[in-house]
Amino acid sequence: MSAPAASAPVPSDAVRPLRVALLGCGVVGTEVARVLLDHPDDLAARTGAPLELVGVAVRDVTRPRAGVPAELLTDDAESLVDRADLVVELMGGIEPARSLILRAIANGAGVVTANKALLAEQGPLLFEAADAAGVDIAFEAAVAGAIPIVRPVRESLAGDHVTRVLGIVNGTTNYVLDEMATKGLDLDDVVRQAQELGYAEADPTADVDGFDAAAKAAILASLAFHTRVSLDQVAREGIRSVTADDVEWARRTGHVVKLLAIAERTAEGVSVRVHPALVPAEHPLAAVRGAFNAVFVEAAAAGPLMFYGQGAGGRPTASAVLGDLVSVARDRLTGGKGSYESAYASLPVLPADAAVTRYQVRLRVDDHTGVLAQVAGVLADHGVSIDTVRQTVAHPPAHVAEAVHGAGPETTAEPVADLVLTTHAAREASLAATVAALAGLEPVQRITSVLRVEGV
Ligand SMILES: NC(=O)C1=CN([C@@H]2O[C@H](COP(=O)(O)OP(=O)(O)OC[C@H]3O[C@@H](n4cnc5c(N)ncnc54)[C@H](O)[C@@H]3O)[C@@H](O)[C@H]2O)C=CC1
Ligand SMILES: N[C@@H](CC=O)C(=O)O
Ligand code: NA
Repeated sequence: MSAPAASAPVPSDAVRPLRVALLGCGVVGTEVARVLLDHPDDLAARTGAPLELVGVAVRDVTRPRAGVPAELLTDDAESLVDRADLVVELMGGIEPARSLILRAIANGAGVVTANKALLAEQGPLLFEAADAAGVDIAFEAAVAGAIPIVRPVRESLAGDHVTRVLGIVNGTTNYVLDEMATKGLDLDDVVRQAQELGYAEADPTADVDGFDAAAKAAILASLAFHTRVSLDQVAREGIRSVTADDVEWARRTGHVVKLLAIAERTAEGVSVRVHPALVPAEHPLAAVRGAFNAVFVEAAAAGPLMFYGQGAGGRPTASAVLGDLVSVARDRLTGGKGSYESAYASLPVLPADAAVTRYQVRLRVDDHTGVLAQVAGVLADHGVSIDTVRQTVAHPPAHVAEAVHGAGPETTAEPVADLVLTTHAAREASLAATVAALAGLEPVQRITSVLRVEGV
């Protein structure tokens, strides 16, 4: 006969509830409040003490919040923090989030935050304060929403040697690129949809221009490589320059455009970058649709690991926040503390142009003898090796010929061609110099697009 299953003791009435302060009641905060109020018994059983929501800091207490009793709302966040055992920061932004978290830590309260912008800018300050006070600061929701990725990198892989982290870590831009590719929609229209769906940041330029993904890349790189990496050390390009034409050409050449975050350990240090890239259509990242995220981690002993799930949205993100809350609350009950900051390796963070990658360059050129050889010569001069070349003859329409040559519409236009070059891996600096030199060639009419190719 098997032994009865063991379970955590259900807290008795004698156990004092842990007082939870919620700072911010927007997309994520509303969902966190809802679970705290609707499922107190499950949370108490899993924690070992009731989690009592004692207040919710908002800007406007007169505005009703669905499912949150008005008497819990306050615009005095500091007083709320001062009466809490656990503080959940879901306001976003740098101030007053930073001061309130430091205040909570100084009071000895455990902290949960989803604020990647703050962590990527001021993480060390917060971690030092939390470590000195012996309290937790947990932030699973700050990277890739619901996906457990912070804890696996920080704890499960603490005994391994991580070499690379690569993934899609911004739901908004993935949703936007997906809608552009599948429905031919315009970037601005889809960004508005992403805001309505609760994926976008309060200011969605943080998503579109890659700041949000860069903040997450900085956090992951810091954890993976035991080295402090801040937002300003991440090479960053957003998706604003990606055109419908790029998306269509990606399809024609067997790729999908994705905004990627890449953190690599090289012989010289750590390289961290965020940029749009062409991913082969058969690569698993190409199948990541909508606001989903996926992160690949490569470690010496574990080998490749893949994490996939919902990267944005109120409910999925609340799942990660509540997981952290239960864990921080357990530590609070036992008087323990989870992970301390680990930045002992202190590896150099490399400049953007040290990264090694492949490019796809599209050029509009005059279509006459010797042009291809000239183009190939420029690449060879810069030590960049060509992988593939594709040429499509593209005669301009008559009205273009007319405008260019001042001749009648019956005039035969000079033939032009579109060249699509894919390079082998080379340093960013060499590739940038190559593109500049190509632009200066006489038969090159324009550089239509330059995109990196990843996942090959
Ligand atoms: N929405 C998402 O999918 C995800 C969001 N996050 C992060 O979670 C945090 C919250 O995000 P959302 O809920 O989407 O933002 P939101 O903009 O919907 O909610 C933030 C709320 O905080 C309130 N707030 C801001 N400053 C305040 C202040 N000084 N006093 C009182 N209230 C204040 C705002 O009025 C707003 O209601 C951010 O740090 C964000 O980056 C993380 C992962 C996913
Ligand atoms: N705006 C972010 C929200 C989650 O972090 C995103 O789109 O991924
Ligand atoms: Na996460």
